[in-house]
Amino acid sequence: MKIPHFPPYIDLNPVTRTQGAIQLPGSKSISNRTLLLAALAEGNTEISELLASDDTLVMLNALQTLGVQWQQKGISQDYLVHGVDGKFPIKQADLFMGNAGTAIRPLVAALSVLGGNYTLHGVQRMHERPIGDLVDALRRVGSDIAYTGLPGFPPLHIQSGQIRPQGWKVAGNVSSQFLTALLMAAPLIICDHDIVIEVVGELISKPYIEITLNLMQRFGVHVERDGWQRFTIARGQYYQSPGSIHVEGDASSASYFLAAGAICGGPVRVTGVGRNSIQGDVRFVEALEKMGASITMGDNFIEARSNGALKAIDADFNAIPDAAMTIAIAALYADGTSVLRNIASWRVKETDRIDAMATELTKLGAQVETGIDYLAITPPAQLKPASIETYDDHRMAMCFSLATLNGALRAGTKVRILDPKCVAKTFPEYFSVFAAIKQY
Ligand SMILES: O=C(O)C1=C[C@@H](OP(=O)(O)O)[C@@H](O)[C@H](O)C1
Ligand SMILES: C=C(OP(=O)(O)O)C(=O)O
Repeated sequence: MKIPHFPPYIDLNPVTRTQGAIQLPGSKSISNRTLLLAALAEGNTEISELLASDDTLVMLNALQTLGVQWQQKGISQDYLVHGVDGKFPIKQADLFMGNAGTAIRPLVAALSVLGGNYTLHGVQRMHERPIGDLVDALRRVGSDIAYTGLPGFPPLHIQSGQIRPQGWKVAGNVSSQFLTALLMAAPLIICDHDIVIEVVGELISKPYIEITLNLMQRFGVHVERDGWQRFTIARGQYYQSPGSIHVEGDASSASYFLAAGAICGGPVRVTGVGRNSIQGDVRFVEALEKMGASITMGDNFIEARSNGALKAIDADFNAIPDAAMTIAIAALYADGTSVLRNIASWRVKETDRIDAMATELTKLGAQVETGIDYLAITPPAQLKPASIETYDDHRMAMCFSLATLNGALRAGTKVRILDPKCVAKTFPEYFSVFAAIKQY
């Protein structure tokens, strides 16, 4: 995988119009789930258009360390994964998880169920991102997991335990990835019982659970869902390769381009994702429509264009926490105060995104109010040029590249994006792809 060379900062000039079409990179959420399910399945799986990024590299490397064989086809993003039929060949390993939530959470659950002697660790921020609810859930059913750093956070050490099929329950109010992890691990238990997973309290980021259930189904495991509170995996099911599987374009990555079309003329079209997507983040376009943009959707594309100034929005963004960050930037172009509600999970992602967003929007001249789970943004009449810190958060870098549009920034000034290499987490080519839709 080729990761581009990044300078220490990128200066972006004011853009008068956005227009064009771009091909999206593969979905991170689908790529990492598919890799893990393909690895655990019986049979070989051809995966086409896998995302090339830091997060998928973390998963590919971990699977290799665990003894899973996979091959990349030439320099394409097509891979062949040789399934290990529910048992990783390597029983003792040290695994580097970077800052990939979609890698560490499902792997911790799968390795706990399968047993062995494993250490999982990541970058500093990964060691600050909570995992306690998942560890509690796994310990409750017999897993032997120890924190080797701070209780509640990676790094972790997993040893063989005797996992019981009864009593599976997990809190879902900090991250939906804990439930995803249990769901994906449950069919790995060899036993003569159905497994019922109860969600304790509220579940956030629900559409990501739909991605999990959809992909498990494609690998032969059906989950019976009772609302968002109870999930049943009937006995006797195991992962089987579907033969081949195609990764849709990333709907969260699409949000930057669609917002650019909605703010600054357009039309901007993204291909690779469309009306039949299994990703909840395609519903980002509903927020753009509420703000006054026009959206067209086909089976494999989405297009956005503007209809003049955007309207301010006040909405609950719990279902689309990642794409919601793009709305915080679109709010700079709105006709009043926008409020993003129910986004407390932002505080435990790549950085504290509520504080980071508030600090950087303020540099541009916006008036920002924050609470434990909300952000209110009032745009200035004219954006101020600024150097934007990105906090090693890919979405901060990608979002703030949009603060250059539609004459909101005076000609001759610029927005500087510091440390742009963080985009490699999910979209290494972001800045060159973004350049293709800009007119000066
Ligand atoms: O399951 C997934 O693929 C994801 C779930 C979401 O996390 P939370 O459930 O922690 O909100 C999202 O923010 C993350 O980027 C990807
Ligand atoms: C929260 C994110 O990542 P992760 O999968 O590491 O949770 C994200 O991509 O915005």
